[in-house]
Amino acid sequence: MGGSARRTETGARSAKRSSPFPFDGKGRSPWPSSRVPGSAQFPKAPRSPCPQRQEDPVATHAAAATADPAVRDAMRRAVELAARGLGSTSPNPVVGCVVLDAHDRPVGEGWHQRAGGPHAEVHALAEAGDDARGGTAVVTLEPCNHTGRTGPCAQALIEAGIARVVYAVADPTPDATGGARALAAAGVEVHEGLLADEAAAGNAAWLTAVTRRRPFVVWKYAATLDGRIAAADGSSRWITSGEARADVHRLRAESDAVVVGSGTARADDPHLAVRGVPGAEQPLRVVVDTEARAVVPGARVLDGTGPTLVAVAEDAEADAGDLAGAEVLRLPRAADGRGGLDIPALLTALYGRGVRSVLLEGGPTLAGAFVEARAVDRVVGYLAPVLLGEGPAALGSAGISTIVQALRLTMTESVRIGPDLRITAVPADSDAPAAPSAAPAVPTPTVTTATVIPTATEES
Ligand SMILES: NC(=O)C1=CN([C@@H]2O[C@H](COP(=O)(O)OP(=O)(O)OC[C@H]3O[C@@H](n4cnc5c(N)ncnc54)[C@H](OP(=O)(O)O)[C@@H]3O)[C@@H](O)[C@H]2O)C=CC1
Ligand SMILES: Nc1c(N[C@@H]2O[C@H](COP(=O)(O)O)[C@@H](O)[C@H]2O)[nH]c(=O)[nH]c1=O
Repeated sequence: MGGSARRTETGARSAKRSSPFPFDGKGRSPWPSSRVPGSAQFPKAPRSPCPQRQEDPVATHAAAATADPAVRDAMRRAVELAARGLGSTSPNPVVGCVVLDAHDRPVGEGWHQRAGGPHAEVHALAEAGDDARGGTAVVTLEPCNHTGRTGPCAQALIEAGIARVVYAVADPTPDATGGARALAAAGVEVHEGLLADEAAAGNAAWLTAVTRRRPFVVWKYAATLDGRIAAADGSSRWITSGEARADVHRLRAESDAVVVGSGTARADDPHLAVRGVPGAEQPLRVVVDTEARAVVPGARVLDGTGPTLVAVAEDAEADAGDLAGAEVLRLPRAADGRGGLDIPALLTALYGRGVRSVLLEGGPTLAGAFVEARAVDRVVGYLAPVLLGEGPAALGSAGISTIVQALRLTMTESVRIGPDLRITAVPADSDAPAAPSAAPAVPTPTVTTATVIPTATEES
């Protein structure tokens, strides 16, 4: 989050490691360049021969820098580095930086590892030392111009003697923006937009969150081939394979919070923590339990493995003793008459706590409410070659009663995970940047047989 988000917001969690690659494997970003703040279609007074535009010293097209293969390679590397921070930097963005010396040789690299810690540029400059003088800093996000928990990166770059800064995506946060202009005012050559789609895809959750003032929501479910997420008796352990479930733990590790409803809490007594991902920081475990009756003493979410929050109605009789080990969040009831808590209020409250990405793990009733509230940014469905014939469908009532109201999605990926299939899709009318795919470029040790199956989109 540039400077403000990068530096001033509170409630951040500390480091988590994530997959080494942030994209959907196709180098595409559903945040098209036209929607990347500061991209060619969102110009900030691009440099041109037009006299009235020449007051802006920042080149928005990055043409000269793009032509330099060393700079391009450095940006690719910076995007990879940024992804290492996924899940550990909120409420800040993920940022990667590579410093090239005056001869375009890489001499330093770094990434933002945790909120409150040094920014990517600072890590990279420290590694580069004096070799940074006269060199180029290649950064995935506009260097910040703001003093928060750390100093402004623009100033650090100037003091290090950097001659050129190439960044991919402009910082959309009001407090942090202005780094590019500060650099240019100090005589540094500045270019914006190199590999902007890739960098925006890697930062999709944060960019969406700061734009919408609510966390980016990924709804994940595990279903049979006939679309059921539990048997008729409510049992659901397990539908998908160990490989697919291990993949879910990586999704959890990349998320700031994991959310379930009271029905799931009652049926499954879920743990909701990250298991089997070395170095992962635990996400906030959230149970949406209107009447404060589903989370009972001894519940696995109260085991202290990670923080837990139980969202209850403002007038619920929550027993602090029963919920020892969890924080209780009081929220208004939903006003639409369907019962439960107000979903936008829940998301706003989570955002206020620094949560920028939510993994919604069900069940179908709560997922339906999120879909109805238009609060699902990405769907990750794990389909197992299993049939049940009876049992609840993956999605409950979402306020859709006729086919013309169907929520159409665009599939961005399908991947074989062990014996199962993982399908990722985003709302077709979404203007959000694509979240980075759950697919690692290099399969993690826990995903033993991931095979990318080309979608129709890929073939076309
Ligand atoms: N295979 C899979 O991927 C998964 C399967 N499951 C299975 O699903 C089943 C449970 O499903 P379900 O009962 O739907 O569970 P949910 O987790 O969706 O919980 C539903 C409950 O959440 C509470 N809630 C709070 N706010 C809202 C709101 N705004 N809108 C809707 N509900 C709200 C309501 O109860 P109240 O208001 O009283 O709090 C509601 O009854 C189990 O069998 C479980 O095993 C669950 C998750 C994933
Ligand atoms: N049954 C089912 C899933 N169920 C989900 O996993 C939760 C249990 O998490 P934990 O207690 O941490 O292991 C459960 O409450 C529900 O949200 N997930 C899957 O990937 N595959 C499956 O077959």
